[in-house]
Amino acid sequence: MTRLDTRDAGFPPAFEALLDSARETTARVDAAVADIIAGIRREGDAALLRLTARFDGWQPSDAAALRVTEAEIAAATAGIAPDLLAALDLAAVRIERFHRAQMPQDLELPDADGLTLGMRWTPLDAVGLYVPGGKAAYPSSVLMNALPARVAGVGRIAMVVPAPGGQINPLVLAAARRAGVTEVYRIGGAQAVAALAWGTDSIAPVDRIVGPGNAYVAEAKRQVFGRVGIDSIAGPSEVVVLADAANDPRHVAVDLLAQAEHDESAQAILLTDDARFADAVAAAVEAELATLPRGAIAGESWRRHGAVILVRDWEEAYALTNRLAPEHLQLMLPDPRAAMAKVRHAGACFLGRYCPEAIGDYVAGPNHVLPTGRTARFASGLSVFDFLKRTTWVEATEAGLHAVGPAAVALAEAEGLQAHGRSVALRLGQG
Ligand SMILES: NC(=O)c1ccc[n+]([C@@H]2O[C@H](COP(=O)([O-])OP(=O)(O)OC[C@H]3O[C@@H](n4cnc5c(N)ncnc54)[C@H](O)[C@@H]3O)[C@@H](O)[C@H]2O)c1
Ligand SMILES: N[C@H](CO)Cc1c[nH]c[nH+]1
Ligand SMILES: [Zn+2]
Repeated sequence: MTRLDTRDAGFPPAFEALLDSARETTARVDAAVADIIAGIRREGDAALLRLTARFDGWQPSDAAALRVTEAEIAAATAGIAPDLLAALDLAAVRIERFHRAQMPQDLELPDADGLTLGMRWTPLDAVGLYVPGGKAAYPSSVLMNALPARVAGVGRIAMVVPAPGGQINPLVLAAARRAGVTEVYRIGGAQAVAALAWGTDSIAPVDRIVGPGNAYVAEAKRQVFGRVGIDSIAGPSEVVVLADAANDPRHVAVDLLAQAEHDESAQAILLTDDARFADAVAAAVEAELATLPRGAIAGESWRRHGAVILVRDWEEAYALTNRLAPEHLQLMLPDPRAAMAKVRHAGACFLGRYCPEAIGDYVAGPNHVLPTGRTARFASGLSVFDFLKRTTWVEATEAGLHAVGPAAVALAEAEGLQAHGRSVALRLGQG
């Protein structure tokens, strides 16, 4: 863990180093991913079977075995404890409600010149959801990916999830069913992204691919972009916590570790104005690490990428937070709304002492697929907007064309585009 104090002369370069530290890079996998994508384009299902055997450790009998059947999904769901299914349902209801409230209205704007202008939102026809499954299973990510697509009105929702050793977590399948996923394939990595983008004999191509994943998945999304749309590329998790000494150090410690336990490349940072509180949190992190089943992963993340920054005042903390542009921001301060007003760059904010980020991962309602790696400066979390597109429209009456047409003719002539000008002028009775 890096310990910094903004009063120290060495703080500015040390903070710059923290900003620049590459926690996970896709550069080292780009050639391998290009090979995998080329293999899928060339050989389709045959490459998918071969790569699944190589990277996920099981040999599908044929391409049909890649698709999870309705009966398998029903059997998996039937085996889940009712209270776990109830928890899944509570999460789904809340996520669905929040995303429904995001749905935008069409626009229709008649103007004084006699034109009517509009904008219409329509859902995508087919989307692919990548649900990670290499090192851990994420039923919550199934809900977060699929429910916005369903709310947006997408017709075909194809989900891919790797099945290490041929196994898929039953709760992942139950979540897919609850969220209205229409097809599930037990494939993962770059080969799954390529199959969704280019299609194979057994998997029809989609229009857009969304969802988080490891470096191979991120690089594959980057390489298929253009052929299909993609959401922003979500990398290793991160959290920044702003906390004063009135907090329980243990609460802050586990909030930091909740991100750190995702993977060794995750990043957790505390900003506080109290040196003794900083010490207490650092000690609590060590104590908690010793008790966590994923302590080795979380400890590696904390040692390599974690930081505790002592600030002179909260204004300084807000400015540093804007530079960090974190995926998650916890504001454990007396007036968290006032603090939030000072922070412009964060994927999602969690306000108050009773709002740990883990609530947002599972049950709050807003999406947990969020911009990482400082991309919250220009990107936003997954939402219904990722599954909708806009079409603008214009309706003109004869009087409307007479009002605005001459200006169009003048501009067309200035650009030397005679057919453009004539298509307007003829309707104005000129020429
Ligand atoms: N931002 C979010 O909302 C969110 C949610 C859940 C998980 N995550 C992140 O997603 C990531 C999931 O990673 P994961 O690895 O557990 O699962 P994953 O599904 O992303 O990756 C597993 C796949 O990687 C491929 N792969 C592994 N080694 C390979 C190699 N040497 N060559 C080619 N392909 C290889 C395999 O095809 C395998 O199926 C983690 O970083 C996690 O923190 C993010
Ligand atoms: N914190 C992760 C996204 O940044 C999402 C997640 C899923 N399950 C638990 N957490
Ligand atoms: Zn999480």
